[in-house]
Amino acid sequence: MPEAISLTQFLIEEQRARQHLPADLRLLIEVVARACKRISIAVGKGALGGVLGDAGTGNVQGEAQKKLDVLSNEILLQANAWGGHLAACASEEMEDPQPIPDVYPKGNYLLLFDPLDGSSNIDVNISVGTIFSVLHCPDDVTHPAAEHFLQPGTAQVAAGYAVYGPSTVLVLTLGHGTHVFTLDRELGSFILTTRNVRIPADTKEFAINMSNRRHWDAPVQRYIDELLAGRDGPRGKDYNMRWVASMVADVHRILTRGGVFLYPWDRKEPDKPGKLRLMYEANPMAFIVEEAGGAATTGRERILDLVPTALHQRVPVFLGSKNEVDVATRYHLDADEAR
Ligand SMILES: O=P(O)(O)OC[C@H]1O[C@](O)(COP(=O)(O)O)[C@@H](O)[C@@H]1O
Ligand SMILES: [Mg+2]
Ligand SMILES: [Mg+2]
Repeated sequence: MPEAISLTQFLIEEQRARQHLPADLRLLIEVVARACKRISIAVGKGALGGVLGDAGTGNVQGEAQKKLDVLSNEILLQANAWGGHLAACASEEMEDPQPIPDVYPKGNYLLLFDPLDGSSNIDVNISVGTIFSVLHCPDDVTHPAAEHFLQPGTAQVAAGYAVYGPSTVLVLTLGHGTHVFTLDRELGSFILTTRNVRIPADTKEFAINMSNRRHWDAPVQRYIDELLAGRDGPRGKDYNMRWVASMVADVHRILTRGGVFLYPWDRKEPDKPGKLRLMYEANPMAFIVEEAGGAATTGRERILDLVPTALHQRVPVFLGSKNEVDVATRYHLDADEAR
C-alpha cells in the first residue's frame, strides 16, 4: 500500500519542490480545506442537523437561500477571518466583498467562493459541494473592493472544489496539475488519492439540462442533436447523458472518466449571458479542468482569458474533454461567420 500523503504533506512537498507556494498560500488552502471538512459534517447530518430547507432569505442573485447556503458561507468567513493570509473574501451569497477586520493581520490574497454549489439538491440528499478561487490582492490596496477582484482567470494562483457525496473529496490546482484528495473521516485528514488527474480528450458522455432545449441557440441545438443522433449521425458514435444539477458533481465525474459539461446561454432569460457565475464557478472550474488536460470556453472564448466586469457576472460554460469542447466551440464560431 503506497504511503498515505496528507494534504499538508503534499503542500509542503510542493513548497519544497517548486518554491512557487508561499507559506501564506499554503496556510490559506489548509484553512479552506478545514472549512470544507466542517461543511461536510453539517451536510452529512442532513435532517438530523436541522440544516435542510430554506433560510427564508434571498441573495444578490435573486435566489432564495437555503439554510446550508448561509451556514456554509458563515463557516468559510469565520475560518478565514483571523488567519493573516487574506485581505478580503467574496462569495456567491454576499453582494459585496467582505474585508478582513482591521483587528486582524491583513494577507496578500483575495478568496472567492461558492459556499454551497448544487443548492437545488440539498433537500434530496444528492451530492453538493463548495468551489473556491484564489487571487493576489494588488500590492498597494489595504481595503480591497469589488474592482480588485476583477482579474482574469489566468491570474488565479489556486482553485479547488469539494464534493460532499458518498465520500468527501477535495480537488485542487496550484497551476502544476490537478490533484484529488479524499477525506479520511477517522483521521480527519484529506489524503492524496489521485496525483495529476488527466481528462481524456475524447468522450461518449455529455451533461446538459435538456429541459432547456427549446430555448437554446442554433449552435447548441446542432451540437446536442448530433450527439443524440449517435452512430448513425455525423459524429458516428453513441453518446450517453448525465445531469446531476450540481456543477461540482458533474465536473468531478468528468475529471474522473471524461465528458463534456454545457450550461449555454438560452432564451429563457435572454438578458443573462448564462446561469453560472464567472468568478466563483466558471473560472476556478476552468483552471482545474485545463490543468487536467481539458478545455473550457464560453462557446466562443477561453473562459480564463475573459476580463471580468462584475463580481457576480454570469457566463455560458462549455468544459471538459478537449475535442468535444473544440467541436461545440467551432459550431458557434462557424455560425457567427455564416451570419
Ligand atoms: O437547475 P439547473 O438549471 O439544472 O441548474 C443546475 C446548475 O445550477 C447550480 O446549482 C448553480 O449553483 P448554485 O447551486 O451554487 O447556485 C449548479 O451547481 C448546477 O450546475
Ligand atoms: Mg454554484
Ligand atoms: Mg451556491
